[in-house]
Amino acid sequence: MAVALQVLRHLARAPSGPLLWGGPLARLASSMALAEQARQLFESTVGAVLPGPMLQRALSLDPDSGELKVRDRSFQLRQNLYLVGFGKAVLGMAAAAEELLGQHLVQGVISVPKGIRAAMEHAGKQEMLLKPHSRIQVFEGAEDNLPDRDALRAALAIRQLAEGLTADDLLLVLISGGGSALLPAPIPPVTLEEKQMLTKLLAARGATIQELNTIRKALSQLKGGGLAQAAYPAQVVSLILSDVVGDPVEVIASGPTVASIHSVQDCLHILSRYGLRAALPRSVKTVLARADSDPHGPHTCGHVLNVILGSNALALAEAQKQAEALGYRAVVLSTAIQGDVKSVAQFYGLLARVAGARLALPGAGASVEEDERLCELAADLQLPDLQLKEALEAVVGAWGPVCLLAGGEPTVQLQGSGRGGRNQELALRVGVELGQWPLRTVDVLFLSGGTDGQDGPTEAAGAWVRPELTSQAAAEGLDVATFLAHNDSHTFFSHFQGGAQLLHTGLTGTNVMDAHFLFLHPQ
Ligand SMILES: Nc1ncnc2c1ncn2[C@@H]1O[C@H](COP(=O)(O)OP(=O)(O)OP(=O)(O)O)[C@@H](O)[C@H]1O
Ligand SMILES: O=C(O)[C@H](O)CO
Repeated sequence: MAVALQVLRHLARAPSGPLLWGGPLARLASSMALAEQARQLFESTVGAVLPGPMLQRALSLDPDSGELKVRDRSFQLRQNLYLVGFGKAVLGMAAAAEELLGQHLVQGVISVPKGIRAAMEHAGKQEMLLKPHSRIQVFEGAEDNLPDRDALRAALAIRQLAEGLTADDLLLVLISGGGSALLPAPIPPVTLEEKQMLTKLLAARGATIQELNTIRKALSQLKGGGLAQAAYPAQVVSLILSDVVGDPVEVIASGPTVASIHSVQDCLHILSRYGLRAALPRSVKTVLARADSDPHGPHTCGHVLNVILGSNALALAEAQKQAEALGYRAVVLSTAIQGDVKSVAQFYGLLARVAGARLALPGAGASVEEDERLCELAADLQLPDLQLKEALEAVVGAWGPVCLLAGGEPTVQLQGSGRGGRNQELALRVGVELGQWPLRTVDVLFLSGGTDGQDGPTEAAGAWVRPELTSQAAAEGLDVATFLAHNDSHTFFSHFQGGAQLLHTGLTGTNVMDAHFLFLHPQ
């Protein structure tokens, strides 16, 4: 961080150069409304990680020999191909797999979110739908991303299919975010309701996805390598769309084809950290007590190939290209944004201030205290891949509009009972921050959206804000602080400006966490 601070000071003293901004692309960029550009960029981001193209990139089939290539591995197909899948993006992944491998497919079962087929049909997304007489059976469940009876039925059908396979068979496993809730198979005597309650409590208390899924794995028959074990001795190829920072295969959808390395002690630490250890149901204690002597051992996963098909980084790389095509100097700040939504919002607020001041006055910039505070905020967030120095250098060298791109998944600690999601809450908080540092000569817009198109249990994907948010809201009789105190960001944005700042995409059929864009446009 000391290095970044030095660079910040150096940049602040840098002499101003010639004004390069003004080419035809740049003029095009300035003529399009900032909000419309933000919306378009979000669409491009999502478009880069749609299931069909990603699957087609990873798989190739020789129609004559029946040889299936998955990256650099080959598998012989001879009426021995089975498919299972679970996750928010799995319907489209299965449709793409069926298109490519249909005639070889013997049978399949997938578990996908409730209502997704109707939503895709309604949106006219035929490429996301299975064929009329598909060999893949579809279960819809896990309303509001919580495991339920329908998801349990799906999980049991998936287990049954896997258990029936032989050494001659190949099982294709399609995995994407949301897969944990769509594949609940609690180890008896733990009940679905107990698992649901524990998951809900951990999530509401701000447990990270790593922590949450460590507990899920310990209590599940299929997670933490359990599915791979059930399919043994068949060969298993998992095609994974990552919705977790760093793309850890053991965490995404709780790693059903990756052996779990966690001990009971790890679980107990997590449960203690969130004040849940004392009140654990007896059944959970029983299963945890048994777990150390009966792990899904690493020996069970030698027959598995785990392949990451797509990720947040891939999506942001496309967004960067598109932003540059619109005339922006674009930098990917980080694809690992995590941490409490309040800290993340403070970081973006001050980043806009520091970067905006440099853009407005390349030779002057923000104060040393602001530079120092920004570095402190960045350090507190502990983002392993943060490109702060590069981003601020790019701002000074841009002499024109800048777009800073980031992705990840901040955490919201729910205190109120309002309606919202982490993207809308982040946008609202950033809006408040931006209002504290108005920059008269730079237009600023911040957008946060969930790439799955559904932010928390709301119909919006996210929202965008500008520095005028707090004052405009007050003029409409809306007190931002009150909405934030109740985690009621969706209600706020539904009223504010008649809902114009909500980002609506509908379910996108993919899921690679959230995207954050900070636009700084000199006037
Ligand atoms: N009222 C609210 N305000 C802010 N955030 C909320 C609110 N209600 C739920 N959330 C947050 O929404 C998130 C759940 O949203 P969602 O169902 O989109 O899951 P997700 O984390 O995106 O799942 P996945 O990783 O599977 O995509 C949780 O992080 C939760 O804290
Ligand atoms: O399903 C899950 O566990 C989360 O979406 C992370 O992959």
